[in-house]
Amino acid sequence: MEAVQNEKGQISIHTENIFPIIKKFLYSDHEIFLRELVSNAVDASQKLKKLASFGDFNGELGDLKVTVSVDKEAKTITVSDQGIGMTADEIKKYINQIAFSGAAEFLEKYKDKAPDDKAIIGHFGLGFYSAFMVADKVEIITKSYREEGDMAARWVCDGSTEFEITPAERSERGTDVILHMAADSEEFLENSRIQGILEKYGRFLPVEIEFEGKVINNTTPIWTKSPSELTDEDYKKFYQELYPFSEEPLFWIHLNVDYPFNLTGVLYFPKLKNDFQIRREKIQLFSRQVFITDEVKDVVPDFLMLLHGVIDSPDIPLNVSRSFLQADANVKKINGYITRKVADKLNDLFKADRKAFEEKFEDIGLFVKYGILSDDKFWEKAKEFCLLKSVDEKWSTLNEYREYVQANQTDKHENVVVLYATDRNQQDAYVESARRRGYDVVLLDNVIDPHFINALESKLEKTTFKRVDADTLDKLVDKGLNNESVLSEADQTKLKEVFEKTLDNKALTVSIEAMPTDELPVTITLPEFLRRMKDMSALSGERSFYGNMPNTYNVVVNANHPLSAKVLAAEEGEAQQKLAKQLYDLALLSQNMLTGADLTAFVRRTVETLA
Ligand SMILES: Nc1ncnc2c1ncn2[C@@H]1O[C@H](COP(=O)(O)OP(=O)(O)OP(=O)(O)O)[C@@H](O)[C@H]1O
Repeated sequence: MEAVQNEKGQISIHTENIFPIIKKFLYSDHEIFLRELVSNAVDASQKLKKLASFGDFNGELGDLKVTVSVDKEAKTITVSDQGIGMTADEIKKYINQIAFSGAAEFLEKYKDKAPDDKAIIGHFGLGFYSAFMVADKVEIITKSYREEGDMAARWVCDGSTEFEITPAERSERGTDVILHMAADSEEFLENSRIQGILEKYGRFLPVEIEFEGKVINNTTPIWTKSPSELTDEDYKKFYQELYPFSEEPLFWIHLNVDYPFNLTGVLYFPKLKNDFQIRREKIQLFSRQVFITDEVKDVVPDFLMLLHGVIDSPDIPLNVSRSFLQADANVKKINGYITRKVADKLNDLFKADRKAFEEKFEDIGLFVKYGILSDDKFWEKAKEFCLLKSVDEKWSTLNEYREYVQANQTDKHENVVVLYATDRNQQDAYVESARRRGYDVVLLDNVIDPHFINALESKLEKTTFKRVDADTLDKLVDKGLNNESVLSEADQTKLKEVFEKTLDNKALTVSIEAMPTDELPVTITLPEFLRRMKDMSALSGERSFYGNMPNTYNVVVNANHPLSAKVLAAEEGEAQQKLAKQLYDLALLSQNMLTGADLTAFVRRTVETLA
């Protein structure tokens, strides 16, 4: 056997093998070719502007517009610019060497004059080759800005690894990139298709893009401006530009950071009401004003996806895979930054005008609560401005509310009991009973509230939430005081038996309690724990253990109510059961639980007794 020799060397790549892979897999979406070529044209124009500003170009800048045109007959798409152009040598350097980016080189060269320059889009040196995803021949005709009279050059490549450079005719500085479209990509020769792609990716490019005689973009979208230059109207107008025909946003945040990463943007708070609708309006992600995606899942924290608007960051790696994006340190920092900014903005609004904030809370409550559930850092700030609304429309912060009810609603374990209703009308009987005792009731009717309540119980000290109909009031706020029962033990047992016999339902648990005489004779309650678990599983949409559990209601008979004594005094058998049944049905009725045939029978029986 031959011994293995120590050896070091260089891995080699054969262009003819790698080229087809680049062409095919560079981007999953073929329409991206236009984004890349237009971005290059914009770059070429921006570079010229930069050179002029550094004094390295003294000629006429002229009209730096980029033009896109389609020739259906010739089956070509042309992207033209009046930017810096290229000499034949530059073509060899920048175009012939795949993954050698002239943009990166330009930035490197001018980094002292323009550190952190955000105006240049390209940096991978691959974008140009996306043209071969859709074209089987690509031509470049270009003339450099450098020396007047310098020869224009023509470069042609048919997608093989061979190219040709020849002298060409071009009177003005700039570049035309001409794509001879492949047979399987002729869809792109439709004007409407090109218009659509340009509008999608190029709406906010910084250099004018003309197609069919019309400029398709707004070169100075508001996120590129300073907030001090902008009025509320500007922000609202831009919102309409992003999402035509949508309802006015509530307010917005202008993001602007350049250390430790670059990010600008405007985030709008929409009116969310009470639902997690699938929204058409999404946050749009840009990189140097080029639209990248509206799938911002990994860049924006989950709960902020309810917001609308734009984020522009050159620091988000765009041409890489999802998993990389999730692990990217910049992306994580961006997440944290946006969360902080949003929390600060809400806090400012709260402090500046409490009344206005309360009015908006109906619309942003869902968002704030979702944020509290998903992000501890957000909670740290949001606990100061997250509001609870009493059934009588009074708003309080969590702390204010706790203090407000503490004196009257602390149970024997020193827990402050927050009573809540999820439906003011349906639970009216319970709400009113609670209020008669001087208890306050908050309204928590948002889809997210079962989860929110759970989170609050773990975050707030010694605080529990109980729905008004989860138990009798003495048990809801259990102060350890026992009401005296006017009925003897024996009578209580007898009363219980009468009701059990009358109702004859295993799912109902009958109990006798000594309650004040002004409480209803019979109350129906559904234990807090079970109901909340069911609500939570309903929201998550999953079939779960709790979701499938039947409701087990408690039927609580008030031993001290005069009608209880009347039941006991009635003639055993039909008369007694009729009275018990009537009291039970009244309890059902007060909770909107009496329906259909049972309701009809109840009405009939009642009419008979009145007759
Ligand atoms: N229209 C143009 N005018 C002048 N130079 C151009 C033009 N198009 C391409 N170039 C030159 O070719 C280089 C390579 O372009 P390519 O699109 O492949 O990469 P990039 O723009 O640098 O980076 P990215 O892959 O991120 O787009 C550019 O950096 C630029 O120097």
